[in-house]
Amino acid sequence: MRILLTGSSGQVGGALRPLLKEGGMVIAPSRSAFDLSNPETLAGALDRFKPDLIINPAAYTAVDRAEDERELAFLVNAKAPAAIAEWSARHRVPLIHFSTDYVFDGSGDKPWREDSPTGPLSVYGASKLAGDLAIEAAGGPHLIARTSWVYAASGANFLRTIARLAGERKELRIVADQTGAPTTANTIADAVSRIVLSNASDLSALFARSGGVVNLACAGETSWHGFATAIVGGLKSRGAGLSVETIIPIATADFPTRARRPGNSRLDLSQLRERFGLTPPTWQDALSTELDRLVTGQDEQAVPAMRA
Ligand SMILES: NC(=O)C1=CN([C@@H]2O[C@H](COP(=O)(O)OP(=O)(O)OC[C@H]3O[C@@H](n4cnc5c(N)ncnc54)[C@H](OP(=O)(O)O)[C@@H]3O)[C@@H](O)[C@H]2O)C=CC1
Ligand SMILES: Cc1cn([C@H]2C[C@H](O)[C@@H](COP(=O)(O)OP(=O)(O)O[C@H]3O[C@@H](C)C(=O)[C@@H](O)[C@H]3O)O2)c(=O)[nH]c1=O
Ligand SMILES: [Mg+2]
Repeated sequence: MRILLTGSSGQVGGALRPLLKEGGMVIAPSRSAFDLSNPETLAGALDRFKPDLIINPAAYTAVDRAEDERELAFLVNAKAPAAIAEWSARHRVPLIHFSTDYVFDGSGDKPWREDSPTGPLSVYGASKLAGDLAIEAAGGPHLIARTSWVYAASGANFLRTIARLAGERKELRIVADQTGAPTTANTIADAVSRIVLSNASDLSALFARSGGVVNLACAGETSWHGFATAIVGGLKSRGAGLSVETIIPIATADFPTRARRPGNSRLDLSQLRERFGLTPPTWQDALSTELDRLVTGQDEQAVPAMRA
């Protein structure tokens, strides 16, 4: 099988790349060879790559910057996925794509289901939702894994920001009224590679039956404050010398940002179990695995405990 993987320099793409090798030849073009900001070039590139499966974790993920770069965010997150999905539908080549909790308006306190009403608060969220809808409209065989609060031992993410700030400051102020599930890129890659490798002979049939959107995140919930507290505790218990003494819970209103973020980012994971038989690790277990990798600077993939 020829697997086209975008975004391999990113968190999810980087975690997926080594796991997919078992499934065949992984084609992982650089941004210049497959540029999502030029959607009209993608069909030609796909004709040349001739993939049997497309996995598209590449995205414009700078949430605040997107407020000022609306056009670019929509090119990368909506127009490019639309072009890829049209090619995928035309050639009946299955497509795996990724979505976000930021498609929701964050109201209430119930976990969002795959078919819950969307209502993005930010340009990033709106651009991702437009991508999801374009893929559905193209009508090809697809799976959209909707995840939340992604991080890894490397890359640009909240774990690395907090690790850095905790080394520089005595006090951190972190929002405590946004609730969701921090999810490691490895957890996502583990689940996606299990789905791909155990159904490699007919992913199109699987996606015709069980495709569409599926929520895929770590189990449990916390706030960004809870997550930061667990990161700092985990680093200290692993012997890291940190300056931080207090982590103060604050309200969203006391941490002004360019983009609005959802208060309720909980995702209901029951469909992941029912349709794919997968039970993700708790966010605490996945964090512990990832902190071990961060502290040891280990390059090898530590696969979290996804129970199939
Ligand atoms: N990060 C998060 O917290 C969350 C992410 N998601 C979704 O999960 C998916 C994976 O995200 P994640 O791995 O964290 O993303 P990252 O920000 O870690 O990586 C993004 C990747 O996309 C690539 N990319 C960006 N712009 C282009 C472009 N114009 N052409 C080609 N490639 C491009 C980047 O390449 P380069 O290195 O060249 O910049 C990079 O490889 C995305 O769909 C995202 O929306 C969902 C929920 C939470
Ligand atoms: C650094 C920092 C952040 N915060 C807050 C701001 C924000 O509400 C929250 C998280 O900040 P970040 O900028 O890391 O989060 P953000 O970039 O919004 O993360 C999002 O990225 C996109 C791509 C997604 O799809 C989402 O699921 C989500 O992971 O923490 C503090 O309260 N104090 C701080 O010192
Ligand atoms: Mg961010």
